[in-house]
Amino acid sequence: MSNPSKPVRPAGAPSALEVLVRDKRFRGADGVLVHAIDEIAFDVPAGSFTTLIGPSGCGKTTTLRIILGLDDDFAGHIRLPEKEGRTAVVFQEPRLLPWRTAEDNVRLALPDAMESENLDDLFAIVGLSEMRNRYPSELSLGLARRVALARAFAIKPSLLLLDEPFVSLDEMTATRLRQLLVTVWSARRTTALMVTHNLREAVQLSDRIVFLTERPARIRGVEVIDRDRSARDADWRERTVRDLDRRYSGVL
Ligand SMILES: Nc1ncnc2c1ncn2[C@@H]1O[C@H](COP(=O)(O)OP(=O)(O)OP(=O)(O)O)[C@@H](O)[C@H]1O
Repeated sequence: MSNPSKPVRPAGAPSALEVLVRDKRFRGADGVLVHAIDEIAFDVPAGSFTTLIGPSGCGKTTTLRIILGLDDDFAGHIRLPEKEGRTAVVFQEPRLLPWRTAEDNVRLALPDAMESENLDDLFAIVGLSEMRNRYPSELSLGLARRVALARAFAIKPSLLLLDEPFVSLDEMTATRLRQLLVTVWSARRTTALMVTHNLREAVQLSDRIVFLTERPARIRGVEVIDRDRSARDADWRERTVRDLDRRYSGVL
């Protein structure tokens, strides 16, 4: 008999990403133990955009690596949104193959079943329709990052992880790319978790922000932002950033 208090979810439908890391330590090359994560537990609701924000070295990238299954030497448990779903990652650097065109870099990521996928819409959304045949050396860093975003969304991931995807860009390019990310994510909605140092970026993009402490990481607080993204104008963003900075001192 089903439990009436539990929502019924069709088999295979996406659920939240659930992250529980009770403890994570590294043994450095010099033998010294680094206690990276004390205890962090948070959910990323299905189809939402969550941001992980915290001081340098507090374990954000380590958390992404654990979610990706690249590091299984930890105490805790990860539950992915879909058991058989695909996970896409956008790294700090675009990581494009220099001898492949922009389109070929994207196509290389496609699973066999999607080999002949029509990518016209995707290239149009990311503003690369005219640059599909360019090589990475012919692209600015901002354009290369667009290719990296297109590559991530092309595989129709059930989980999208982004590790500071807009660092080292001038502010104007970063602003354009954040807007682009909202556009492409809205068109191809998926469960997303982004790591950033940038509170303004978090406020612009997220449905919720998870604040971490200094290493060893613990949860400082979780803030839900339920304002429609289209209503997050510059004034509202500045007020929200100031309010969060007051409550989470040192986060700016
Ligand atoms: N392979 C490793 N061996 C030893 N220590 C490591 C290893 N990987 C990470 N660490 C340490 O674990 C801690 C967390 O690192 P992590 O890269 O996750 O931090 P971060 O929050 O992503 O930092 P940043 O914001 O600067 O990118 C740091 O002190 C780091 O030096």
